[in-house]
Parts: sequence; C-alpha cells; structure tokens
Amino acid sequence: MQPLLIAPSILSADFARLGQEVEEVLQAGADLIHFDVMDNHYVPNLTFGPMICSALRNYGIKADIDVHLMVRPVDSLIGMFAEAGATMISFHPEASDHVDRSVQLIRQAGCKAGLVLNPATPLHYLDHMLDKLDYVLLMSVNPGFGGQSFIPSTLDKLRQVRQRVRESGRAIRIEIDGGVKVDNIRAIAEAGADMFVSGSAIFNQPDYGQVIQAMRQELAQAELD
Ligand SMILES: O=C(CO)[C@@H](O)[C@H](O)COP(=O)(O)O
Ligand SMILES: [Fe+2]
Repeated sequence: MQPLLIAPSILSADFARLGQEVEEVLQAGADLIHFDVMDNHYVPNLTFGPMICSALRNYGIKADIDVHLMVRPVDSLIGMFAEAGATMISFHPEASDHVDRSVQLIRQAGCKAGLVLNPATPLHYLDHMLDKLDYVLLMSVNPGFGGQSFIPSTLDKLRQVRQRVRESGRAIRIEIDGGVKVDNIRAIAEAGADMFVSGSAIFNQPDYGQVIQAMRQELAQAELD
C-alpha cells in the first residue's frame, strides 16, 4: 500500500485569497492540492482555468496540483494545464471522444493521468485502460458542487476498483472525491482508497490543521489489506 494522501479541494477555499489559502492548507499538513475545473457544460457549474493554476505556481506553490477536469471536450485543455503547472490531470471518460488519446496526451505532457468515474459510471470504462493509468478517481457525489453528502454505495464500488487494481499488478492510486470527512475517511480507506479529496470538511473549519490531523488519526487506525 502506498502512503495515504490528503488532497484538499480548493473549490471550498476563499477565492479572494487563494494563494494564502493554498499555502495555509499545505502548511497545515495537506499532501497536494485538488483543483476542480468546471465548464457549465459537462457539469452545471463554472470555476477556474489554467490561468489560476499558473497564478498559484507564480505565487510559489510547489506541491502537486491535481487537476480534475469536469469539462467537455477534454483534449484542448490538457496541454494548457500542463504548461500552467499541473502535475496530475484526470477527466471523465464520457466527456472524451477518444479516451485512450486523452490519456496519451496527459502522459506526453509529463503529467500523471487519471480516469474519473461518476457514481453511475460502470467500471467497464477501466477495461483496456488500467495499464495506462496512474490513478482512478472515484466520485462519491455527482460532479459539479462541493459540500454534498457521500453516496454510501461508493464503498462497494471502491472495493471492486481496489480488486481490479490489485489484479493489474500496477501501483495505480485510487482517489476518492466527494463528501469525505473525519467521520467516514477510515471506512473509505478500508474500502481501498489511498488518496482523499476533501473540500468543505477542511475549508469550512477555522483550523485546517486540526481537521487534517484528525483525518490522519482516523487513517492511522484503518485496517488496510
Ligand atoms: O469534484 C468535486 C465536485 O464535483 C469535488 O472535488 C468537491 O469539491 C469535493 O468537495 P467536498 O464534497 O469535499 O465538499
Ligand atoms: Fe474534484
């Protein structure tokens, strides 16, 4: 099992002071930054693009930036985000006409590539792709908004993804995104996730370090295979 990583989603940060927010959450113990890109087309919300990513790099942020593309089409944004400083890029297979090509573009751009599965997206999207992916991002809410509740059936799906990853024999990370909090993170880890996106549970509290530490304490008690 690889180290368990906590990735705060800046969707719930204070955008008026984004650089400081990212700096603070990293100082509070976060491992990397989750960057939700929404286009008001693939999902019914609109957030930020590559310019904000490069602004964070120019501000001095050195941590991995995990770009979660909720956009259609996908390919035209990949190079722009890589140039802007993204180190990981994931996309939703339903939003790409050529999933394998999109993954190739991400890897050619020097980033880690992830495929995102919505709550109702079947696992067969992983067929023929697991050998080319660096991570699978499993949505535990429907994409588009922060602050939603974790969909409980995701735990079973997570166990199935973990089994597939195990069978692949590759060190593919499994990231979970949506409704992750101190009180469910341990069960999520036990079901097979090793990277945890959390937005509102961290940024809606005054002390980010306290939440991240509480999450790490829960993770330390998880019974992992
Ligand atoms: O991709 C998304 C939502 O579409 C997420 O990354 C959310 O931003 C997570 O926020 P919380 O559910 O943790 O508040
Ligand atoms: Fe996300």
